[in-house]
Amino acid sequence: MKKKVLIELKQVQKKWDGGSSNAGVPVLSNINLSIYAGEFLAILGPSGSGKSTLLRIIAGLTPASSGKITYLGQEYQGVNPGAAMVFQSFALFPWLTILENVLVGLDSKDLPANVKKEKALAVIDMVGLDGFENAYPKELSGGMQQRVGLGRALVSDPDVLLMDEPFSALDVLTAENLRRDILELWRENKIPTKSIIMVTHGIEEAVYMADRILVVSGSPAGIHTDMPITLPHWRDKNAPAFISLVDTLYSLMMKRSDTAPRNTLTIENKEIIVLPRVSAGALTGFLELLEDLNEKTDLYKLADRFMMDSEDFFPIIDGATLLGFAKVVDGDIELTPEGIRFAQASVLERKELFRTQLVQYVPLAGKILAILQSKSNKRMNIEFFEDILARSLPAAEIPLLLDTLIAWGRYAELFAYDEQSRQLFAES
Ligand SMILES: Nc1ncnc2c1ncn2[C@@H]1O[C@H](COP(=O)(O)OP(=O)(O)OP(=O)(O)O)[C@@H](O)[C@H]1O
Repeated sequence: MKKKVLIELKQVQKKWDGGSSNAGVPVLSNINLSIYAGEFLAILGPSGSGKSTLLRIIAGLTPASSGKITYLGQEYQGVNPGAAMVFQSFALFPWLTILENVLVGLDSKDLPANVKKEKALAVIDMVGLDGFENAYPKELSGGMQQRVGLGRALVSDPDVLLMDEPFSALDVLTAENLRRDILELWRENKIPTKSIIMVTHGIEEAVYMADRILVVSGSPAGIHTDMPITLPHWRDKNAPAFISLVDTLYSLMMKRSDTAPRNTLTIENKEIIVLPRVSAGALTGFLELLEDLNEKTDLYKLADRFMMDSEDFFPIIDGATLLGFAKVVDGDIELTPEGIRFAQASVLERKELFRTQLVQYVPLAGKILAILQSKSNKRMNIEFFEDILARSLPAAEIPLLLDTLIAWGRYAELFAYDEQSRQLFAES
């Protein structure tokens, strides 16, 4: 039987308009996507890749710059009439009661007030908040507040429920509880919602809940992976098939830079590297840990062991692989000979090794050093480097790149930054 298409995106592209620091830079391009009735879709991707933007475009909260988006075959202007959204930050009105907050979800519906109230009370009951109708958001825990957010979205009986990292502001147990409850409402048809789309950082969360996973990555971002998840519910997180899927997704996300030049940018026809935001200290600790484990290690288990989500984890792995201290093969990470030497070295030897790798693998570090050393006082205003970088990096990226580069350069004793004079200076 042919699946019913609820929402369709064709050749969707997004560039931010003037005013923002990344104006004109394409965030999303060439997005072609059909969302079918009956599916729970999860969208994964690195931080800043455009997952939330994609969700907001589907919701009609952010306009696409070009391309076509339809709901049940009809293009829509403004808010998608068939969708409702749950936000990471709950986004409740503090001055309204729980009942009034949920009623906001019916603002655009032309229904008598008593019908609206009946619907809102039924939804409040369904999301487990019976008895809290007259409370205010600040009187509720985070988990309960997110239930209000869910109620406000569900009260309009949307065909498509959109959730933007709905659990990430909650503690582990509360999040797990809410995940199960939402899955139960969905699996057991307790809500008329025909499809759910969830943006998440959690690979395990996506595999636990979704029927289909998209990985969004690249610059501009596109859909890099579109993977069905056919494991029957309820899923056992310890089952080999579950672990293997999580593992595969970890590998795919680690390989994302092979297909998308996420770590490099071109300035005056030369490639420069965009550095992951990770400190030398975190890298050192990570390399020591890998050395301790003394074998190839499954990335998924490593993240699990430290109860880190991919968001915290990938920059460290990116840093370690970028500097040639570790390599990732088929979802396993292992130290390179340089990584082993680094982990076993003394503090001073480590600095030297770090210096060698930094100059070899981050040419920009070598160039900065050469420029500084060419000056008799070995100093240069930071604006000089900011101006060069501004030729191809969005303004918002420049301080992030320089922050990491300076922190790494300082650790390697190559160069440092004097905040007072706003100058970079060579250490030797
Ligand atoms: N309103 C806006 N104006 C200008 N730039 C924006 C706006 N919203 C987001 N961006 C930028 O667009 C890019 C994608 O952001 P988005 O929030 O969609 O990514 P994400 O994958 O959801 O990130 P995260 O996982 O960190 O939430 C980022 O560079 C972000 O800074």
